[in-house]
Amino acid sequence: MTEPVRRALLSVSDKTGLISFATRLVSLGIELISTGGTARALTEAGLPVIEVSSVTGFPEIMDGRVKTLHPAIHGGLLGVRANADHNAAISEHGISPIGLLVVNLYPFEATVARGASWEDTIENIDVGGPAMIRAAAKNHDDVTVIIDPDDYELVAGELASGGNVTTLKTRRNLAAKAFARTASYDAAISQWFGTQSGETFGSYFATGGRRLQGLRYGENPHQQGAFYATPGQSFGIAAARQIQGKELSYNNINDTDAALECLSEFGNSEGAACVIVKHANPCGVAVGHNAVDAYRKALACDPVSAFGGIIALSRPLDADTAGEITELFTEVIIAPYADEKAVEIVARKKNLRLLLLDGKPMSGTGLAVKSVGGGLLVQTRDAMSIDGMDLRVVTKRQPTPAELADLRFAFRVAKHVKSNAIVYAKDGATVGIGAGQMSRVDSARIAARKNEDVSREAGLAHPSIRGSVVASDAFFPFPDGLLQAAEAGATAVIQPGGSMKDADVIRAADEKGLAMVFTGIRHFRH
Ligand SMILES: NC(=O)c1ncn([C@@H]2O[C@H](COP(=O)(O)O)[C@@H](O)[C@H]2O)c1NC=O
Repeated sequence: MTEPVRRALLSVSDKTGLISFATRLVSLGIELISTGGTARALTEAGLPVIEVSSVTGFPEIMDGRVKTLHPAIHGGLLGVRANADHNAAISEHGISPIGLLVVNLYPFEATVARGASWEDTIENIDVGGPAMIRAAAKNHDDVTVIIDPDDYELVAGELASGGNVTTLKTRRNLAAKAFARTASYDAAISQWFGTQSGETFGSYFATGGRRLQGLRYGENPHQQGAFYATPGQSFGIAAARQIQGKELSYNNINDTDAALECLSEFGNSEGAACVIVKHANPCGVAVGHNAVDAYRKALACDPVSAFGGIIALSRPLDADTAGEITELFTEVIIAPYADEKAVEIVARKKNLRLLLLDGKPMSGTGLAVKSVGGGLLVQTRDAMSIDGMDLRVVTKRQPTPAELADLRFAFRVAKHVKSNAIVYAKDGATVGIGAGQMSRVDSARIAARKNEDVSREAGLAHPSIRGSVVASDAFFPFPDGLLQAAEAGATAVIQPGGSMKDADVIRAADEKGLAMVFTGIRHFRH
Protein backbone atom coordinates (compact mmCIF):
# COMPACT_ATOMS: atom_id res chain seq x y z
CA MET A 1 0.00 0.00 0.00
CA THR A 2 1.60 3.24 -1.17
CA GLU A 3 1.86 5.98 1.43
CA PRO A 4 0.29 9.37 0.66
CA VAL A 5 2.69 12.05 -0.51
CA ARG A 6 3.64 14.26 2.44
CA ARG A 7 6.75 15.86 1.00
CA ALA A 8 7.68 16.94 -2.51
CA LEU A 9 11.07 18.02 -3.78
CA LEU A 10 10.95 20.58 -6.58
CA SER A 11 14.10 21.51 -8.52
CA VAL A 12 13.38 22.87 -11.96
CA SER A 13 15.23 24.87 -14.58
CA ASP A 14 12.10 25.41 -16.67
CA LYS A 15 9.73 27.06 -14.23
CA THR A 16 6.69 26.91 -16.54
CA GLY A 17 3.56 26.11 -14.54
CA LEU A 18 5.60 25.74 -11.35
CA ILE A 19 3.72 28.17 -9.15
CA SER A 20 0.22 26.98 -9.92
CA PHE A 21 1.27 23.34 -9.51
CA ALA A 22 3.09 24.02 -6.23
CA THR A 23 0.08 26.00 -4.99
CA ARG A 24 -2.09 22.94 -5.56
CA LEU A 25 0.42 20.76 -3.70
CA VAL A 26 0.40 23.13 -0.73
CA SER A 27 -3.39 23.12 -0.71
CA LEU A 28 -3.21 19.33 -0.41
CA GLY A 29 -1.06 19.73 2.70
CA ILE A 30 2.17 18.66 0.96
CA GLU A 31 5.42 20.13 2.27
CA LEU A 32 7.74 21.63 -0.35
CA ILE A 33 11.52 21.20 -0.41
CA SER A 34 13.44 23.06 -3.06
CA THR A 35 16.81 24.13 -4.49
CA GLY A 36 18.08 27.73 -4.75
CA GLY A 37 16.36 29.30 -7.76
CA THR A 38 13.23 27.18 -7.49
CA ALA A 39 12.91 27.94 -3.77
CA ARG A 40 13.29 31.65 -4.52
CA ALA A 41 10.51 31.51 -7.13
CA LEU A 42 8.22 29.69 -4.69
CA THR A 43 8.97 32.08 -1.83
CA GLU A 44 8.34 35.09 -4.07
CA ALA A 45 4.95 33.58 -4.88
CA GLY A 46 4.27 33.45 -1.13
CA LEU A 47 4.47 29.66 -0.85
CA PRO A 48 6.05 27.97 2.20
CA VAL A 49 9.23 26.15 1.19
CA ILE A 50 12.11 24.38 2.95
CA GLU A 51 15.53 24.93 1.35
CA VAL A 52 17.38 21.73 0.40
CA SER A 53 20.35 23.02 2.36
CA SER A 54 18.37 22.85 5.59
CA VAL A 55 17.41 19.23 4.81
CA THR A 56 21.00 18.22 4.05
CA GLY A 57 22.58 20.44 6.69
CA PHE A 58 25.00 21.39 3.94
CA PRO A 59 25.11 24.54 1.81
CA GLU A 60 24.83 24.38 -1.98
CA ILE A 61 28.49 24.45 -3.00
CA MET A 62 30.67 24.76 -6.10
CA ASP A 63 28.33 27.03 -8.05
CA GLY A 64 25.47 24.60 -7.57
CA ARG A 65 27.41 21.58 -8.78
CA VAL A 66 26.60 19.96 -5.43
CA LYS A 67 23.23 20.72 -3.90
CA THR A 68 20.98 17.67 -3.81
CA LEU A 69 23.71 15.01 -4.00
CA HIS A 70 23.33 13.98 -0.38
CA PRO A 71 22.10 10.86 1.51
CA ALA A 72 19.36 12.91 3.18
CA ILE A 73 17.87 13.49 -0.28
CA HIS A 74 18.71 10.22 -1.98
CA GLY A 75 17.75 8.19 1.11
CA GLY A 76 14.41 10.03 1.07
CA LEU A 77 13.90 9.09 -2.59
CA LEU A 78 15.29 5.55 -2.59
CA GLY A 79 14.08 4.14 0.74
CA VAL A 80 11.54 1.36 0.16
CA ARG A 81 8.65 2.10 2.51
CA ALA A 82 7.74 -1.57 2.91
CA ASN A 83 11.28 -2.57 3.82
CA ALA A 84 11.94 -2.69 7.57
CA ASP A 85 15.71 -2.28 7.18
CA HIS A 86 15.22 0.77 4.96
CA ASN A 87 12.81 2.22 7.49
CA ALA A 88 15.31 1.60 10.28
CA ALA A 89 17.95 3.50 8.27
CA ILE A 90 15.46 6.30 7.64
CA SER A 91 14.83 6.64 11.39
CA GLU A 92 18.45 6.20 12.43
CA HIS A 93 19.71 8.93 10.07
CA GLY A 94 16.77 11.28 10.45
CA ILE A 95 15.82 11.05 6.78
CA SER A 96 12.46 12.43 5.61
CA PRO A 97 10.83 10.33 2.87
CA ILE A 98 10.07 12.25 -0.35
CA GLY A 99 6.95 11.02 -2.15
CA LEU A 100 6.99 13.34 -5.16
CA LEU A 101 9.97 14.54 -7.18
CA VAL A 102 9.62 17.35 -9.70
CA VAL A 103 12.78 17.96 -11.70
CA ASN A 104 13.55 19.28 -15.12
CA LEU A 105 17.13 19.48 -16.17
CA TYR A 106 19.64 22.19 -17.00
CA PRO A 107 18.92 23.06 -20.65
CA PHE A 108 21.93 21.28 -22.13
CA GLU A 109 20.45 20.75 -25.63
CA ALA A 110 19.35 24.38 -25.92
CA THR A 111 22.76 25.53 -24.70
CA VAL A 112 24.47 23.55 -27.48
CA ALA A 113 21.93 24.81 -30.02
CA ARG A 114 22.72 28.43 -29.22
CA GLY A 115 26.43 27.76 -29.77
CA ALA A 116 27.51 28.49 -26.20
CA SER A 117 31.15 28.35 -25.10
CA TRP A 118 32.79 25.13 -23.92
CA GLU A 119 32.65 26.25 -20.27
CA ASP A 120 29.01 27.27 -20.47
CA THR A 121 28.07 23.99 -22.15
CA ILE A 122 29.91 21.93 -19.53
CA GLU A 123 28.18 23.82 -16.71
CA ASN A 124 24.86 22.96 -18.33
CA ILE A 125 25.44 19.25 -17.86
CA ASP A 126 23.05 18.44 -15.05
CA VAL A 127 24.33 15.84 -12.60
CA GLY A 128 22.22 16.14 -9.48
CA GLY A 129 18.95 16.29 -11.45
CA PRO A 130 19.39 13.02 -13.38
CA ALA A 131 20.62 11.31 -10.18
CA MET A 132 17.40 12.24 -8.38
CA ILE A 133 15.22 11.39 -11.39
CA ARG A 134 16.77 7.94 -11.66
CA ALA A 135 16.44 7.35 -7.91
CA ALA A 136 12.76 8.35 -7.86
CA ALA A 137 11.97 6.40 -11.02
CA LYS A 138 13.64 3.28 -9.64
CA ASN A 139 11.58 3.65 -6.48
CA HIS A 140 8.35 4.36 -8.41
CA ASP A 141 6.37 2.05 -6.11
CA ASP A 142 6.70 4.77 -3.49
CA VAL A 143 7.68 7.90 -5.43
CA THR A 144 6.02 9.81 -8.26
CA VAL A 145 8.50 11.50 -10.59
CA ILE A 146 7.68 14.40 -12.92
CA ILE A 147 10.18 15.60 -15.50
CA ASP A 148 7.78 17.54 -17.74
CA PRO A 149 5.43 20.41 -16.81
CA ASP A 150 2.89 18.79 -19.16
CA ASP A 151 2.33 16.18 -16.43
CA TYR A 152 1.50 18.63 -13.62
CA GLU A 153 -2.19 18.53 -14.38
CA LEU A 154 -2.42 14.73 -14.42
CA VAL A 155 -0.53 14.32 -11.13
CA ALA A 156 -2.28 17.16 -9.31
CA GLY A 157 -5.61 15.67 -10.38
CA GLU A 158 -4.72 12.18 -9.17
CA LEU A 159 -3.32 13.44 -5.86
CA ALA A 160 -6.47 15.46 -5.23
CA SER A 161 -8.83 12.60 -6.01
CA GLY A 162 -6.71 9.79 -4.56
CA GLY A 163 -5.95 11.09 -1.05
CA ASN A 164 -2.46 12.29 -2.08
CA VAL A 165 -1.69 8.98 -3.81
CA THR A 166 -1.15 8.59 -7.55
CA THR A 167 -1.99 5.37 -9.35
CA LEU A 168 0.69 2.72 -9.89
CA LYS A 169 0.02 2.93 -13.63
CA THR A 170 0.80 6.64 -13.63
CA ARG A 171 3.91 6.17 -11.50
CA ARG A 172 5.17 3.48 -13.89
CA ASN A 173 4.41 5.59 -16.97
CA LEU A 174 6.17 8.56 -15.41
CA ALA A 175 9.16 6.36 -14.47
CA ALA A 176 9.45 5.13 -18.06
CA LYS A 177 9.27 8.72 -19.27
CA ALA A 178 11.88 9.77 -16.70
CA PHE A 179 14.40 7.13 -17.78
CA ALA A 180 13.79 7.98 -21.45
CA ARG A 181 14.44 11.63 -20.63
CA THR A 182 17.73 11.01 -18.83
CA ALA A 183 18.81 8.62 -21.61
CA SER A 184 17.95 11.20 -24.27
CA TYR A 185 19.75 13.89 -22.23
CA ASP A 186 22.87 11.75 -21.94
CA ALA A 187 22.66 10.95 -25.66
CA ALA A 188 22.82 14.66 -26.45
CA ILE A 189 25.80 15.07 -24.11
CA SER A 190 27.66 12.11 -25.53
CA GLN A 191 27.03 13.21 -29.14
CA TRP A 192 28.24 16.70 -28.31
CA PHE A 193 31.44 15.33 -26.74
CA GLY A 194 31.91 13.12 -29.80
CA THR A 195 31.68 16.04 -32.19
CA GLN A 196 34.02 18.14 -30.03
CA SER A 197 36.68 15.45 -29.85
CA GLY A 198 36.21 14.20 -33.42
CA GLU A 199 35.28 10.77 -32.02
CA THR A 200 31.75 10.68 -33.44
CA PHE A 201 31.71 6.93 -33.74
CA GLY A 202 32.84 5.72 -30.32
CA SER A 203 32.35 2.24 -28.88
CA TYR A 204 28.83 3.08 -27.68
CA PHE A 205 26.21 5.11 -29.52
CA ALA A 206 23.33 6.83 -27.77
CA THR A 207 20.36 8.48 -29.40
CA GLY A 208 17.28 10.14 -27.99
CA GLY A 209 14.14 11.98 -28.92
CA ARG A 210 11.16 13.95 -27.65
CA ARG A 211 7.79 12.75 -28.89
CA LEU A 212 6.19 15.26 -31.22
CA GLN A 213 3.14 13.19 -31.96
CA GLY A 214 1.75 9.71 -31.67
CA LEU A 215 0.82 8.28 -35.07
CA ARG A 216 -2.36 6.46 -35.93
CA TYR A 217 -0.17 3.68 -37.33
CA GLY A 218 3.25 3.09 -38.85
CA GLU A 219 4.19 2.46 -42.46
CA ASN A 220 1.25 0.02 -42.63
CA PRO A 221 -1.95 -0.03 -40.58
CA HIS A 222 -0.86 -3.13 -38.63
CA GLN A 223 2.30 -1.32 -37.41
CA GLN A 224 2.41 1.18 -34.56
CA GLY A 225 4.39 4.39 -34.70
CA ALA A 226 5.26 7.78 -33.24
CA PHE A 227 7.30 10.78 -34.37
CA TYR A 228 10.19 12.07 -32.23
CA ALA A 229 12.28 15.22 -32.52
CA THR A 230 15.97 15.24 -31.77
CA PRO A 231 16.34 17.55 -28.75
CA GLY A 232 18.24 20.73 -29.52
CA GLN A 233 17.78 20.52 -33.29
CA SER A 234 15.40 22.79 -35.10
CA PHE A 235 15.27 22.10 -38.81
CA GLY A 236 13.46 19.99 -41.36
CA ILE A 237 10.16 18.23 -41.00
CA ALA A 238 10.48 17.98 -37.20
CA ALA A 239 10.56 21.79 -36.99
CA ALA A 240 7.56 22.37 -39.27
CA ARG A 241 4.24 23.70 -38.01
CA GLN A 242 1.01 22.21 -39.33
CA ILE A 243 -1.50 24.91 -40.21
CA GLN A 244 -4.36 22.74 -41.33
CA GLY A 245 -5.45 19.37 -42.66
CA LYS A 246 -5.69 15.81 -41.49
CA GLU A 247 -3.22 14.45 -38.96
CA LEU A 248 0.12 13.62 -40.56
CA SER A 249 0.78 9.93 -41.09
CA TYR A 250 4.08 8.06 -40.84
CA ASN A 251 4.38 8.01 -44.63
CA ASN A 252 3.46 11.70 -44.94
CA ILE A 253 6.29 12.57 -42.56
CA ASN A 254 8.78 10.33 -44.31
CA ASP A 255 7.84 11.68 -47.75
CA THR A 256 7.82 15.30 -46.63
CA ASP A 257 11.27 14.76 -45.18
CA ALA A 258 12.48 13.45 -48.56
CA ALA A 259 10.94 16.48 -50.30
CA LEU A 260 12.58 18.96 -47.92
CA GLU A 261 15.97 17.31 -48.16
CA CYS A 262 15.84 17.57 -51.96
CA LEU A 263 14.54 21.12 -51.85
CA SER A 264 17.39 22.16 -49.56
CA GLU A 265 19.75 21.65 -52.53
CA PHE A 266 18.45 24.80 -54.14
CA GLY A 267 19.53 28.19 -52.88
CA ASN A 268 17.45 31.29 -53.38
CA SER A 269 19.79 32.50 -56.12
CA GLU A 270 18.62 29.60 -58.29
CA GLY A 271 15.08 30.97 -58.32
CA ALA A 272 11.99 29.40 -56.81
CA ALA A 273 12.21 25.62 -56.46
CA CYS A 274 9.54 22.96 -56.23
CA VAL A 275 9.89 19.28 -55.37
CA ILE A 276 7.07 16.77 -55.72
CA VAL A 277 7.62 13.50 -53.89
CA LYS A 278 5.87 10.19 -54.04
CA HIS A 279 6.94 7.26 -51.87
CA ALA A 280 10.12 9.04 -50.78
CA ASN A 281 11.30 9.65 -54.38
CA PRO A 282 11.00 12.91 -56.29
CA CYS A 283 8.64 12.56 -59.27
CA GLY A 284 9.15 16.14 -60.42
CA VAL A 285 11.62 18.85 -59.47
CA ALA A 286 12.04 22.28 -61.03
CA VAL A 287 13.33 25.78 -60.54
CA GLY A 288 11.33 28.67 -61.95
CA HIS A 289 10.75 32.42 -61.90
CA ASN A 290 8.29 32.07 -59.04
CA ALA A 291 6.52 29.38 -57.03
CA VAL A 292 3.75 28.70 -59.54
CA ASP A 293 6.20 28.51 -62.45
CA ALA A 294 8.38 26.05 -60.51
CA TYR A 295 5.30 23.99 -59.57
CA ARG A 296 4.04 23.79 -63.17
CA LYS A 297 7.44 22.71 -64.44
CA ALA A 298 7.83 20.11 -61.67
CA LEU A 299 4.33 18.75 -62.27
CA ALA A 300 4.92 18.40 -66.00
CA CYS A 301 7.58 15.74 -65.34
CA ASP A 302 5.13 13.08 -64.19
CA PRO A 303 1.61 14.39 -63.48
CA VAL A 304 0.24 10.88 -63.00
CA SER A 305 2.64 10.02 -60.18
CA ALA A 306 2.18 13.46 -58.61
CA PHE A 307 -1.42 12.50 -57.74
CA GLY A 308 -1.50 12.10 -53.94
CA GLY A 309 2.01 13.46 -53.61
CA ILE A 310 3.88 15.82 -51.32
CA ILE A 311 4.70 19.28 -52.65
CA ALA A 312 7.55 21.28 -51.18
CA LEU A 313 8.21 24.87 -52.20
CA SER A 314 11.25 26.99 -51.46
CA ARG A 315 9.25 30.23 -51.70
CA PRO A 316 6.17 31.25 -49.71
CA LEU A 317 2.93 29.70 -50.87
CA ASP A 318 0.91 32.33 -52.73
CA ALA A 319 -2.66 32.32 -54.00
CA ASP A 320 -1.76 31.39 -57.60
CA THR A 321 0.27 28.39 -56.55
CA ALA A 322 -2.26 27.29 -53.93
CA GLY A 323 -5.01 27.54 -56.57
CA GLU A 324 -3.18 25.29 -59.02
CA ILE A 325 -2.00 22.79 -56.43
CA THR A 326 -5.51 22.33 -55.10
CA GLU A 327 -6.75 21.33 -58.56
CA LEU A 328 -4.98 18.02 -58.01
CA PHE A 329 -5.27 15.60 -55.09
CA THR A 330 -2.26 16.33 -52.87
CA GLU A 331 -1.43 14.93 -49.42
CA VAL A 332 0.88 17.64 -48.06
CA ILE A 333 2.11 21.10 -49.03
CA ILE A 334 5.14 22.47 -47.21
CA ALA A 335 6.59 25.94 -47.69
CA PRO A 336 8.61 28.48 -45.69
CA TYR A 337 5.50 30.69 -45.25
CA ALA A 338 2.05 31.11 -46.80
CA ASP A 339 0.13 34.31 -47.47
CA GLU A 340 -3.36 34.80 -46.12
CA LYS A 341 -5.13 34.24 -49.44
CA ALA A 342 -3.19 31.02 -50.03
CA VAL A 343 -4.17 29.74 -46.58
CA GLU A 344 -7.80 30.47 -47.41
CA ILE A 345 -7.59 28.57 -50.70
CA VAL A 346 -5.96 25.54 -49.08
CA ALA A 347 -8.58 25.61 -46.31
CA ARG A 348 -11.23 24.71 -48.91
CA LYS A 349 -9.64 21.25 -48.97
CA LYS A 350 -10.05 20.35 -45.36
CA ASN A 351 -7.94 17.19 -45.45
CA LEU A 352 -5.01 18.77 -47.27
CA ARG A 353 -2.16 19.24 -44.82
CA LEU A 354 -0.37 22.58 -44.96
CA LEU A 355 2.95 22.82 -43.13
CA LEU A 356 5.07 25.90 -42.69
CA LEU A 357 8.71 26.10 -41.70
CA ASP A 358 8.39 29.72 -40.54
CA GLY A 359 11.85 30.42 -41.90
CA LYS A 360 13.53 27.46 -40.18
CA PRO A 361 16.13 25.59 -42.27
CA MET A 362 14.93 22.74 -44.50
CA SER A 363 17.90 20.59 -43.65
CA GLY A 364 20.83 20.52 -41.24
CA THR A 365 23.93 18.74 -40.11
CA GLY A 366 24.40 15.84 -37.73
CA LEU A 367 24.09 12.11 -37.99
CA ALA A 368 21.78 9.92 -40.03
CA VAL A 369 20.60 6.81 -38.20
CA LYS A 370 18.91 3.80 -39.74
CA SER A 371 17.79 0.68 -37.93
CA VAL A 372 18.81 -2.71 -39.22
CA GLY A 373 18.15 -6.16 -37.74
CA GLY A 374 19.62 -6.07 -34.24
CA GLY A 375 21.41 -2.76 -34.67
CA LEU A 376 21.79 0.75 -35.95
CA LEU A 377 23.67 2.01 -38.96
CA VAL A 378 25.01 5.49 -38.25
CA GLN A 379 26.69 7.87 -40.62
CA THR A 380 27.21 11.58 -41.13
CA ARG A 381 24.56 13.12 -43.36
CA ASP A 382 25.34 13.48 -47.05
CA ALA A 383 26.19 17.17 -46.89
CA MET A 384 28.20 17.15 -50.11
CA SER A 385 26.86 19.59 -52.69
CA ILE A 386 27.80 19.90 -56.33
CA ASP A 387 29.08 23.39 -55.51
CA GLY A 388 31.95 21.78 -53.62
CA MET A 389 32.85 19.25 -56.33
CA ASP A 390 35.73 19.40 -58.75
CA LEU A 391 33.93 18.92 -62.08
CA ARG A 392 35.99 17.48 -64.92
CA VAL A 393 34.93 17.28 -68.57
CA VAL A 394 36.18 13.93 -69.88
CA THR A 395 34.81 13.95 -73.42
CA LYS A 396 36.00 15.68 -76.59
CA ARG A 397 32.96 17.89 -76.53
CA GLN A 398 32.56 20.46 -73.73
CA PRO A 399 29.03 20.95 -72.40
CA THR A 400 27.39 24.20 -73.47
CA PRO A 401 26.63 26.66 -70.64
CA ALA A 402 22.95 25.65 -70.82
CA GLU A 403 23.84 21.96 -70.65
CA LEU A 404 26.18 22.57 -67.73
CA ALA A 405 23.48 24.40 -65.78
CA ASP A 406 21.09 21.48 -66.35
CA LEU A 407 23.77 18.91 -65.52
CA ARG A 408 24.36 20.58 -62.18
CA PHE A 409 20.61 20.70 -61.57
CA ALA A 410 20.13 17.04 -62.51
CA PHE A 411 22.98 15.87 -60.26
CA ARG A 412 21.49 17.77 -57.30
CA VAL A 413 18.22 15.93 -57.86
CA ALA A 414 19.89 12.53 -58.42
CA LYS A 415 21.34 12.79 -54.90
CA HIS A 416 17.77 12.53 -53.57
CA VAL A 417 16.51 9.72 -55.79
CA LYS A 418 16.86 6.18 -54.51
CA SER A 419 19.66 4.24 -56.19
CA ASN A 420 20.09 3.32 -58.94
CA ALA A 421 19.13 6.88 -59.82
CA ILE A 422 18.94 8.34 -63.32
CA VAL A 423 17.62 11.87 -63.76
CA TYR A 424 16.99 13.58 -67.09
CA ALA A 425 16.60 17.37 -66.99
CA LYS A 426 16.00 20.26 -69.37
CA ASP A 427 15.67 23.99 -68.73
CA GLY A 428 15.80 23.66 -64.95
CA ALA A 429 13.23 20.89 -64.67
CA THR A 430 13.33 17.13 -64.48
CA VAL A 431 11.84 15.44 -67.56
CA GLY A 432 12.44 11.85 -66.48
CA ILE A 433 13.34 10.16 -63.19
CA GLY A 434 14.33 6.52 -62.88
CA ALA A 435 14.49 5.41 -59.25
CA GLY A 436 15.32 2.40 -57.14
CA GLN A 437 16.08 -0.10 -59.89
CA MET A 438 18.60 -2.86 -59.36
CA SER A 439 20.08 -2.09 -62.78
CA ARG A 440 21.16 1.39 -63.89
CA VAL A 441 20.12 0.58 -67.48
CA ASP A 442 16.59 -0.11 -66.27
CA SER A 443 16.47 3.23 -64.44
CA ALA A 444 17.60 5.00 -67.64
CA ARG A 445 15.01 3.09 -69.69
CA ILE A 446 12.09 3.53 -67.27
CA ALA A 447 12.65 7.29 -67.03
CA ALA A 448 12.76 7.60 -70.83
CA ARG A 449 9.66 5.46 -71.33
CA LYS A 450 7.74 7.52 -68.78
CA ASN A 451 8.72 10.69 -70.56
CA GLU A 452 7.41 9.30 -73.84
CA ASP A 453 4.04 8.59 -72.18
CA VAL A 454 3.89 12.00 -70.52
CA SER A 455 4.91 13.81 -73.72
CA ARG A 456 2.29 11.92 -75.77
CA GLU A 457 -0.36 12.70 -73.17
CA ALA A 458 0.62 16.40 -73.30
CA GLY A 459 0.26 16.35 -77.11
CA LEU A 460 3.92 17.17 -77.77
CA ALA A 461 5.31 16.45 -81.23
CA HIS A 462 8.44 14.89 -79.73
CA PRO A 463 9.22 13.51 -76.28
CA SER A 464 10.54 16.38 -74.16
CA ILE A 465 13.44 14.18 -73.10
CA ARG A 466 15.06 14.89 -76.48
CA GLY A 467 17.79 17.45 -76.00
CA SER A 468 17.86 16.88 -72.22
CA VAL A 469 20.89 16.09 -70.07
CA VAL A 470 21.21 13.10 -67.77
CA ALA A 471 22.66 12.54 -64.28
CA SER A 472 23.60 9.24 -62.71
CA ASP A 473 24.04 9.02 -58.91
CA ALA A 474 26.95 6.58 -59.31
CA PHE A 475 29.26 5.61 -62.15
CA PHE A 476 28.10 3.76 -65.25
CA PRO A 477 29.82 0.39 -64.87
CA PHE A 478 29.48 -0.22 -68.63
CA PRO A 479 28.52 1.92 -71.62
CA ASP A 480 25.00 0.39 -71.78
CA GLY A 481 23.32 2.84 -69.38
CA LEU A 482 24.86 5.81 -71.12
CA LEU A 483 23.88 4.45 -74.54
CA GLN A 484 20.34 4.04 -73.30
CA ALA A 485 20.31 7.72 -72.25
CA ALA A 486 21.76 8.77 -75.62
CA GLU A 487 19.06 6.80 -77.40
CA ALA A 488 16.43 8.58 -75.33
CA GLY A 489 17.82 11.89 -76.59
CA ALA A 490 20.19 13.09 -73.86
CA THR A 491 23.03 15.27 -75.15
CA ALA A 492 25.18 15.54 -72.02
CA VAL A 493 25.95 13.37 -69.01
CA ILE A 494 27.06 13.93 -65.43
CA GLN A 495 28.25 11.06 -63.28
CA PRO A 496 30.91 10.42 -60.62
CA GLY A 497 33.22 8.35 -62.84
CA GLY A 498 35.56 5.82 -61.29
CA SER A 499 34.44 2.66 -63.07
CA MET A 500 37.03 0.12 -64.30
CA LYS A 501 35.39 0.68 -67.67
CA ASP A 502 35.51 4.50 -67.63
CA ALA A 503 37.56 4.49 -70.84
CA ASP A 504 34.85 2.47 -72.65
CA VAL A 505 32.12 4.74 -71.30
CA ILE A 506 34.01 7.88 -72.40
CA ARG A 507 34.62 6.37 -75.84
CA ALA A 508 30.89 5.60 -76.19
CA ALA A 509 30.04 9.19 -75.20
CA ASP A 510 32.50 10.57 -77.76
CA GLU A 511 31.08 8.33 -80.47
CA LYS A 512 27.58 9.65 -79.74
CA GLY A 513 28.80 13.26 -79.60
CA LEU A 514 27.82 13.59 -75.92
CA ALA A 515 29.55 15.90 -73.48
CA MET A 516 30.32 14.17 -70.19
CA VAL A 517 31.32 15.57 -66.80
CA PHE A 518 32.81 13.57 -63.93
CA THR A 519 32.08 14.78 -60.40
CA GLY A 520 34.41 12.43 -58.50
CA ILE A 521 31.66 12.11 -55.84
CA ARG A 522 28.78 9.68 -55.78
CA HIS A 523 25.42 9.99 -54.08
CA PHE A 524 24.05 6.54 -53.27
CA ARG A 525 20.76 6.75 -51.42
CA HIS A 526 18.97 3.64 -50.26
N1 LIG B 1 24.09 19.58 -8.31
C1 LIG B 1 22.99 19.14 -7.80
O1 LIG B 1 23.05 18.51 -6.76
C2 LIG B 1 21.70 19.46 -8.43
N2 LIG B 1 20.53 19.13 -7.91
C3 LIG B 1 19.55 19.60 -8.74
N3 LIG B 1 20.13 20.21 -9.80
C4 LIG B 1 19.44 20.91 -10.91
O2 LIG B 1 19.23 22.27 -10.53
C5 LIG B 1 18.18 22.84 -11.30
C6 LIG B 1 17.34 23.75 -10.45
O3 LIG B 1 18.14 24.70 -9.88
P1 LIG B 1 17.50 25.97 -9.18
O4 LIG B 1 16.40 25.48 -8.30
O5 LIG B 1 18.63 26.61 -8.43
O6 LIG B 1 16.96 26.87 -10.28
C7 LIG B 1 17.40 21.65 -11.86
O7 LIG B 1 17.55 21.68 -13.27
C8 LIG B 1 18.06 20.43 -11.25
O8 LIG B 1 18.08 19.34 -12.15
C9 LIG B 1 21.47 20.13 -9.65
N4 LIG B 1 22.36 20.66 -10.52
C10 LIG B 1 23.29 20.07 -11.25
O9 LIG B 1 23.82 19.07 -11.22
